[in-house]
Amino acid sequence: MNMDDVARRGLVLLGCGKMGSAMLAGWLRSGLPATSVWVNDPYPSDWLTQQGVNINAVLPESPAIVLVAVKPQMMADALPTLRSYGNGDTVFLSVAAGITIGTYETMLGAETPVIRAMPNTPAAIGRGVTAIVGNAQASADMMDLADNLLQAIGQVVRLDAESQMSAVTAISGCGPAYVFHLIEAMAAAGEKAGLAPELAMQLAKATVGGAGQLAEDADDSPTQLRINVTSPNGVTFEALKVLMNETDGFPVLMDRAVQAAVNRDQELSNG
Ligand SMILES: NC(=O)C1=CN([C@@H]2O[C@H](COP(=O)(O)OP(=O)(O)OC[C@H]3O[C@@H](n4cnc5c(N)ncnc54)[C@H](OP(=O)(O)O)[C@@H]3O)[C@@H](O)[C@H]2O)C=CC1
Ligand SMILES: O=C(O)[C@@H]1CCC=N1
Repeated sequence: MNMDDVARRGLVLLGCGKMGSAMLAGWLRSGLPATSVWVNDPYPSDWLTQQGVNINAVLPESPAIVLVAVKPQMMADALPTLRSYGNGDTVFLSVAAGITIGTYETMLGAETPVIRAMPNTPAAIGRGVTAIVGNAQASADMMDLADNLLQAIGQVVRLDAESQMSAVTAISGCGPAYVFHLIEAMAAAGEKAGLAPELAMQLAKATVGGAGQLAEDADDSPTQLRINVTSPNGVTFEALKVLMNETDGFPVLMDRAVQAAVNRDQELSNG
């Protein structure tokens, strides 16, 4: 199975909200013909209706891939509509947080190829990172195909075990929201320190964007990059005493946030 199969047999999206749209945008940009895409979504967005894809139309007989991108809470309503594709050679590629491979096998049939993926929203600009793990029915070819498709929206990593998915979700799936909140918090603090709101926001966005790019591109570790900014007894040094405080600093807070996300992911997994 390869990309030509996807173009020939079709790709079905079940749900096309924020995550589904980000992924579809990447695939259309990378050359997947819009006519090979079928979207099932009760309220298609304006963006979606302008893409030339098939929307809420009769679905193809045996699509290469079904992307499941509805909210976990909608799964029990949405998934049964595609039960006829179960136990076949259609690959179910799920991005739903907390919905286990076992749940898909129960709902669609134990022989269904299922690949669980956890992407993130920078996929919209081709800068996402997606972790994948498949069941025994997901052949090496199917995993390669999913890997290829997902590379259109950024980096792909393969997990050793599905049990890693909760932690992955809490770090890279949810992570963009933590970073956006950091931007909000920096801008608000900048305002409090006397800057105009637009200037504070511009500085915060450019700083987080630039630092993120530098962390990815530089040979130095993030630790060394932090040290490079921190002049001995200088200005950053004082700020980091607060942020790196062992009782209520960033690491403590991040640990608590990630644990809360992991717990919620596991609640979703347990229904
Ligand atoms: N947002 C993110 O950063 C990430 C999200 N995910 C996962 O992606 C999935 C989607 O999340 P997200 O895109 O944020 O959510 P959205 O609510 O933006 O998208 C879900 C879409 O599914 C539609 N929908 C609802 N019911 C049905 C149905 N019965 N059949 C078909 N479509 C339906 C919704 O329509 P309507 O709005 O009208 O209800 C909506 O357009 C979730 O499972 C989430 O865990 C994974 C990684 C990151
Ligand atoms: O908040 C959520 O449940 C989803 C999963 C990862 C990012 N958004």
